[in-house]
Amino acid sequence: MLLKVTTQSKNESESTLKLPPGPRKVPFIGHLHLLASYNPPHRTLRDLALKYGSSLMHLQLGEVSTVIVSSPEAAKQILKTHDVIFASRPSLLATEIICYDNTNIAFAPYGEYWRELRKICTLELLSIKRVQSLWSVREEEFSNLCRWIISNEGSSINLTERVNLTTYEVITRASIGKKNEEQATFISVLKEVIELASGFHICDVYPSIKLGILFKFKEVLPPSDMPNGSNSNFTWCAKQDMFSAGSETSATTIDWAMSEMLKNPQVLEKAQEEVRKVFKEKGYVDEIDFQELKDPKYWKEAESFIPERYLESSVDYKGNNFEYIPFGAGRRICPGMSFGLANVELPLAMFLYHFDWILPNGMKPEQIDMKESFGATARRKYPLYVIPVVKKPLQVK
Ligand code: HEM
Repeated sequence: MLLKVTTQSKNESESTLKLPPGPRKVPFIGHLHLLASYNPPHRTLRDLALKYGSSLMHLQLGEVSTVIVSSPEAAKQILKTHDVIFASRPSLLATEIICYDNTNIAFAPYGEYWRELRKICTLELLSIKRVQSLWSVREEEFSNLCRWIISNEGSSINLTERVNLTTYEVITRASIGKKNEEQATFISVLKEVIELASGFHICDVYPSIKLGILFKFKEVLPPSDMPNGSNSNFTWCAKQDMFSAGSETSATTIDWAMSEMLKNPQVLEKAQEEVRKVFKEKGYVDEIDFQELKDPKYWKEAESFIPERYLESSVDYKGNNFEYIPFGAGRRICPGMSFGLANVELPLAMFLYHFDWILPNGMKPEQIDMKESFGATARRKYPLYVIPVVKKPLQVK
């Protein structure tokens, strides 16, 4: 977790603050050079934290003084005990521009406006009741995806791309009630926006230099969606909140879960066995029997995919156990948790139930490239290609 350090008053300079330990600084750039590697920033930060401050570490990123929080105890202090103080996210130039001065839920400063917006969104779109009522949309879209996969049986398919498109369809139908004609353009814009909103752009570490990124955004956003364009901020911002926070996160989770299982065939086999056992009588996957699945939800060893270890674990993912916070915690915790899980569980169960998967070009499981891309979400750097083999055909219910 990254925190931007700000001084309380004009007279209080950073040098008077007692800052956590950190590596030696270089004039002007501070510690920026340490992040200049091929690794995505979260990996470099983890390595630095292990060396310099496994709980709290200070880094000077250009002009921005930053504290890296790495232990569950410190995360609890910040996300629970003192969460009011930390309930606003740092303002990034990217989000100032694309979210019309941070007027969307994800980047609005903590306060009355954010509270109201979040309340409306939670009640109207993201309540458990509403999420359950959207089961038919999920079922239709993910069945269509399975049909497409079946029609490509035996060929190498880009699963990453297809999962992305389908998740986007589900979120679009859930939030605006119909499909979006400009889907491909929107997804490619979103991809760039997520990259630019990573918080590590030159303009975020040198806030005094703003010009370059403005040009970049003009290239990425449609003219009508630039500030002062013809669209109001309830178009782009509302879309942006739901689509970027909703589709990208769910699609990325499905993508990594499939990648990890393909890389660990014994885990894939176990998961397939379980799903096929639970849905054997029915002959198809639906959400009604999900409680029968023990699929573990917890990760203790961040670098190893050994899900069965967590069957007996009492750690949950809902922001109460600070060693595992996939949806964040505290006041800014993800309001789309139930929706996100529903969008992940159904396709994964369908993939496991209906198909066996072969890697293309004789690739071995251990050769699957697991590199992450740079951006606000850690997507796969390269798409996942797989060859589907139909094990249980889709049934007409
Ligand atoms: C597997 C899927 C998902 C994951 C892993 C995920 C993860 C997260 C995380 C880590 C945060 C930041 C929380 C914090 O700051 O403590 C967040 C915030 C948010 N998420 Fe999700 N999310 C998912 C799905 C969704 C969905 C489906 C939606 C809505 C359609 C959504 C909407 C949001 C919004 C609006 C915020 C900002 C909340 C705020 O700042 O008040 N998310 N999400």
